[in-house]
Amino acid sequence: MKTLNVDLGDRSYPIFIGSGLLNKPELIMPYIKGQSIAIVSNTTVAPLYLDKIHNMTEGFATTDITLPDGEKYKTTETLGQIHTEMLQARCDRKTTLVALGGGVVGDISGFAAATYQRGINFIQVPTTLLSMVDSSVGGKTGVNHPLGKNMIGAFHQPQCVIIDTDTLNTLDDRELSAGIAEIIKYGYINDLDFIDWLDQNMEKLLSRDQEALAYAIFKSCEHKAKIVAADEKETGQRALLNLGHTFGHAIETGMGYGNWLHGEAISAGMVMAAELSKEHGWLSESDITSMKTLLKKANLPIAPPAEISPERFSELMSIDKKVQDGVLHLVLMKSLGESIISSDFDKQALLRVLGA
Ligand SMILES: NC(=O)c1ccc[n+]([C@@H]2O[C@H](COP(=O)([O-])OP(=O)(O)OC[C@H]3O[C@@H](n4cnc5c(N)ncnc54)[C@H](O)[C@@H]3O)[C@@H](O)[C@H]2O)c1
Ligand SMILES: O=C(O)C(=O)C[C@@H](O)[C@H](O)[C@H](O)COP(=O)(O)O
Ligand SMILES: [Zn+2]
Repeated sequence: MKTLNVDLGDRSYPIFIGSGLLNKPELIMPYIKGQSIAIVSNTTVAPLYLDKIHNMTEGFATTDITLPDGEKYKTTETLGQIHTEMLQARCDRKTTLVALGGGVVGDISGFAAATYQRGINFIQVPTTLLSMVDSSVGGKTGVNHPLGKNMIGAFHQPQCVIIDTDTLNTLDDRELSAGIAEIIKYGYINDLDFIDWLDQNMEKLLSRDQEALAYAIFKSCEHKAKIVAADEKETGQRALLNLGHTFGHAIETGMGYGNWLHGEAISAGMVMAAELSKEHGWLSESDITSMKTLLKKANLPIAPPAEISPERFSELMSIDKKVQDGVLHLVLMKSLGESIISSDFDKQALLRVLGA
């Protein structure tokens, strides 16, 4: 097992990464402070792994909450379901919520924990590659709004993150690739050596080589923990973690939540950010080609859906959490592996990237 720490003063917490961790009650026990827990999962993950959490938490009064599965249920209504079931079970301020599932369960459960009786403790047990390398770490929680992704939410850090890599054995290939998109993102933010490693080890990742997956998860969490520790509430450099996301979130919202997976939308979004960077002379055609080749190798899309017109894209992108005083900021690349946050981009060039 490997352990990383997210260094946030009195809100610091560990990330445990390894095989068989859902058979180790000693990992979760120190982070449950009261006598009761609520385990939030969904209709796909609960039949697979809920018993493991029950076995790890024997002796606690336990409420199981099972959500419908899918991005389209990452809503205030589903959030209300968690609140209602916790109230009915008389969960109190000492109850610890355990989020068992992918990023959807993690984000919505984290927000439920942030808001239930003004805030209770929660633990992240991510079961998709994407949630292991990204969403379970850093405390961004929330739900979607019909007008924009993750528009309603809170920063609320977990007590610990338990990543059992064995859970990836039941994840389907498309979801595995979606997780690889966020892994690749860290390389393009600021680590070209990691891009080289990913290029050389992509087949291993896709064939679920345990060692390769564990390394990619560790490296990704290390990158994320460092940025979150430096800028927890995204007043500056944390926005780099949004590489590809202004474009990607527009794709997810525009196509209807769940039709494009988050990781797929971020893959196409990173290419669009790269193309806009090329318009400014910062990237070359061969940089774009190498990025597309790597994403294609991971079975990820490299272009946005034709269904979204440039005008609709612009409209969707104008609702983004990186809009400040009405001005949109984008994550672009000064060179490959050197991302920056900028509002000083050419608006005509952006329209060309959007297909105008
Ligand atoms: N909070 C953050 O910092 C952050 C970061 C990245 C993404 N996100 C959010 O995360 C969400 C995407 O997360 P995701 O990609 O994990 O999607 P997801 O949560 O929808 O999970 C993908 C699918 O895999 C199933 N699943 C989960 N674990 C499984 C397992 N071990 N075996 C078999 N099936 C399993 C789920 O039920 C679901 O059908 C998006 O809403 C995105 O906005 C948040
Ligand atoms: O943790 C962050 O910060 C990120 O930006 C990680 C992203 O991968 C993630 O998709 C996040 O939810 C997007 O943030 P948002 O603030 O644009 O909703
Ligand atoms: Zn993301």
